[in-house]
Amino acid sequence: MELDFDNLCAIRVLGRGATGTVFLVADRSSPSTPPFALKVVEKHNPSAKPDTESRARWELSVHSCLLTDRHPFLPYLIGYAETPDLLAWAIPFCPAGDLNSLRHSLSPDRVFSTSAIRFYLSELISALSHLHSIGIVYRDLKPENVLLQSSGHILLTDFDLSRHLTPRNVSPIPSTTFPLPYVNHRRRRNRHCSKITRIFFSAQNSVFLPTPPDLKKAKSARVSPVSRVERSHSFVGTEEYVSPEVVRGDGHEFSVDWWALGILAYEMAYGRTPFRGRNRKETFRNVLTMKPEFVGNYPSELTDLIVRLLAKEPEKRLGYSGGAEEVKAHPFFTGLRWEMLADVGRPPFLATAEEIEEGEVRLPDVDRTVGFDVRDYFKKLRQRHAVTATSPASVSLTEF
Ligand SMILES: Nc1ncnc2c1ncn2[C@@H]1O[C@H](COP(=O)(O)OP(=O)(O)OP(=O)(O)O)[C@@H](O)[C@H]1O
Repeated sequence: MELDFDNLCAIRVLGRGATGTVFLVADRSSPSTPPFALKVVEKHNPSAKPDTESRARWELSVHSCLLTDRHPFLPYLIGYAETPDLLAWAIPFCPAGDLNSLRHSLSPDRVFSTSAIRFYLSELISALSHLHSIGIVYRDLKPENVLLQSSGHILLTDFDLSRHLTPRNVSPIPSTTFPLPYVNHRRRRNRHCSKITRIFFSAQNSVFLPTPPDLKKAKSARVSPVSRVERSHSFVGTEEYVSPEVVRGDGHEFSVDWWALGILAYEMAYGRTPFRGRNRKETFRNVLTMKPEFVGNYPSELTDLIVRLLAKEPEKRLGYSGGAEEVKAHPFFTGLRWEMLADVGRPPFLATAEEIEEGEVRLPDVDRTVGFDVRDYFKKLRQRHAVTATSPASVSLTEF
């Protein structure tokens, strides 16, 4: 649906990234519609990278692609708008922040419980599986890009670094994929199931079931990786999350997302990423050579999952040959009913009442308070640039 800037009333800036500025916006032409997040990219911004507009158009095209086959943990495109200077598109507002801010709010050590890690990883695997199945490698997985809906479920956003690759058929998963030599499977699984039961079972919907032996066998996978001849060679991603093949400048494919998932799992469990050095060079050396260090409950199904996702050679990495189905079949997820993830009524963390209220604010409440025109925002920003010749960061947002 095409949006008309004349009808759009911005409530506040939600965030700024390398590509664009995201606003919380209400549509005057549709007063009953809750406010949404509008990502706006300046097409001719001299201080932005030259490929900003093409990256923005790519991101918009990914959103359009996701419209045909909606996924609960990926954004759906509410609408878009374009002027000679701006390109903008709207996706649902996520009022509860992102996984990074959530982790920082956890005390005392900023780490998630195993059950919460399982919950977020499973939703991410489901989202990545969908992207891979339509030939999109995400390439920018990090907690900041995992937003939280008011329901407590995730929404994976920010596709400007993603890329299209041709999906290929993947190998069936052998039943012996996951020997866990040091773990007492039976005892651990029982404990894990009872923990999960407390967190995720609700009267109407259960995502985890005690697993009958015949269901434990992994199903063969029909989604994911790409032929090795068609790989991306560009260097993308966030330093601490980039995979060894990206650091080496080798081509990369869907398995970079499984590497990043391993980093994210580690960060959620230990409160830091595994390979961070004092500077970029050291971080990259660690990415190439260092083994992840584990403390506390080790080895466990979670540490085994992390080790397998962080295999330095992509060909040996979990998910490389069997795609998302191979990752889903890891014992850390035993008993999880993937098809019911979106039905979980009580995710580990829910939005606060204030956050939910903001997501439900309606016009004319907005007009009476601080609504502003997005086009004016950028016009003022440009005028300020012309006068001060300083960076956008020096312009006070409180003026809008
Ligand atoms: N749907 C949303 N709901 C709430 N906040 C959002 C939403 N989408 C984006 N944001 C906020 O806006 C910020 C910038 O958005 P986004 O990451 O899409 O921009 P970007 O320019 O692509 O950033 P990057 O530099 O990571 O590429 C996010 O960090 C987040 O805080």
